[in-house]
Amino acid sequence: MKIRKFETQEALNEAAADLISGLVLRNPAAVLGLATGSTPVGIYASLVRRYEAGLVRFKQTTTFNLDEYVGLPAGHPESYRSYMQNHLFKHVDLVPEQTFLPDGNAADLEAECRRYDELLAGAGRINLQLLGIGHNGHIGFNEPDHALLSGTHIVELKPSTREANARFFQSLDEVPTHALTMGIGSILKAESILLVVRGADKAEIVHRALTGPITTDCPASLLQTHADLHVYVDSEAGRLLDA
Ligand SMILES: O=P(O)(O)OC[C@H]1O[C@](O)(CO)[C@@H](O)[C@@H]1O
Repeated sequence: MKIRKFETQEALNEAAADLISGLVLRNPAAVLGLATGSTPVGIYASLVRRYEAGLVRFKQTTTFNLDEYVGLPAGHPESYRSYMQNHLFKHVDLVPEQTFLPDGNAADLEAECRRYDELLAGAGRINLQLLGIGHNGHIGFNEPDHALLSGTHIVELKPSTREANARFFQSLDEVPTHALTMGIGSILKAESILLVVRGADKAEIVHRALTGPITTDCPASLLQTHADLHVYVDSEAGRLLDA
């Protein structure tokens, strides 16, 4: 595990964008695993600037997102498809045929999970998986539980996760109760993982995830078993970590 601490959000964003664009420059047909939430916003903005400056192209790149809410109407501004469109896809040369998210509106959600796993298998290995972490240690929407699932599945979101994400909606009632998420097995299969963590409120959970016991009570703790884990933290989130 390689931990890097950054003094400014800008420095962190640029370093993370360096890692992603460096991979795409070396391997234009790379498969990227992407995340949503507040954490990656500045990283996507940096990738868009690089694209606009002609420094990187995504024409041959494939992307897979970690998760999607169940039941948000198509085009809802808080769906993760809309988030990805608005923060990255529409600004660069990534078209829908190259960008995959689970469909949270599929009539048969179980079948949709199987379809997503087949797409993932067909694409080969994710070369770089970008991850944030929830306050309870979730990655993707793999919530703490007595057991974790390997493949894509339906999850009931924890009340604390819905409360944390309510800031993006008009009210807590509007936050979906369920989501589809890539499983822990799919995440750990990625060749490299970049975990990004920002803010004092994440200092304890990232410390617990990376230095505490490996347990399904803290899904991110399984990242300790990954052979090529990069952890980028700001100084507040990294307060308890040695880097
Ligand atoms: O980056 P945030 O908004 O703190 O969210 C934490 C994590 O929870 C999720 O929103 C759930 O998928 C992730 O996308 C994110 O990495």
